[in-house]
Amino acid sequence: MSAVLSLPTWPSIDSPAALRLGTRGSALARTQTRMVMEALDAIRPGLPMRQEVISTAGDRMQDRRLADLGGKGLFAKDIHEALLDGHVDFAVHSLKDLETELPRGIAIACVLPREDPRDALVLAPGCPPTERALPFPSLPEAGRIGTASVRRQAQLLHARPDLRFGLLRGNVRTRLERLEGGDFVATLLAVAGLKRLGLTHRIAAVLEPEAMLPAAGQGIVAVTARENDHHTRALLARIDDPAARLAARAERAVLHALDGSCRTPAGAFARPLPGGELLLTAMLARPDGSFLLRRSLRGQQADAARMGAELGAALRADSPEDIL
Ligand SMILES: NCc1[nH]cc(CCC(=O)O)c1CC(=O)O
Repeated sequence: MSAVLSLPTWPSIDSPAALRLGTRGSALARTQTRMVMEALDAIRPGLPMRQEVISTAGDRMQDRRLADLGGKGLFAKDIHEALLDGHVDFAVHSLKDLETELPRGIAIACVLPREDPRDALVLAPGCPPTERALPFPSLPEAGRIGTASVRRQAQLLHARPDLRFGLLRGNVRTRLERLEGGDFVATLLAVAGLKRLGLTHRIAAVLEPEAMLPAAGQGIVAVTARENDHHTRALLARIDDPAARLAARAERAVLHALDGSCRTPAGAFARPLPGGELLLTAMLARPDGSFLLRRSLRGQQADAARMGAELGAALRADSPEDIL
């Protein structure tokens, strides 16, 4: 009989035993959080979890260029604090929005399998459709592109110096709505976000990394936890995707070596190859596109971090001083 009494009771949804997940409130963040919950539920069916929506400084200030405000930290800072305070047990991020140097005590506990890492061209209604293979040449002469990303701006301008740019930021849906307003002929958005939100019908062309190198970590969802919370980290390790982690390690090492800010147009993209190899490509540019340096490095997957550091250092060394 005593064995019956010692059986664990199912914690209710409000039970303190429920794992608390921190997330931003945007539709994309919540979808990505649901993906993490589903992955955990698949390995631990019935595991009690509760979402805690955290409002971040980045979400509260939608009107100014992200780069002018202090960059990536803006979205993550409040979430890191909620973790360190013990308010949540782990938190879900888009890896590309996560600074390369995390605060002391915070670790990336796992990453989900990578979604399509490429950028997509989204046209304003009424803008003539592009040739699928040649999205840049077919953008209208001197057309105004809406973006907040200096990486996308620099690469477009490098190919098409006639284009003009205006600030278009906010959540994915907000940006698509503002595109209807007639201020812009097109914008660029990550395919991953559009897919997760069920908005792929808005894609006019998917841009190959040869034409538009993605941001480091683009398409990868990352989960952070307290570094010393071994229990939570062991659980999350079970849903870690090794291929995405490898790409994340190499791409983030490039960014770290560049030590650039959000104002620095830089990209990095790692492709695992058969036979344990990795092809890493990185790009550093001037925001106006007048300078753009692209390099690739092929090596062993086991050297991912070292390759990233080396490639970042090479780009730095071979770029004019005003770039960084
Ligand atoms: N900076 C916003 C952001 N952060 C992550 C994504 C897309 C999803 C991803 O890359 O995993 C987006 C939107 C976009 O750039 O189009």
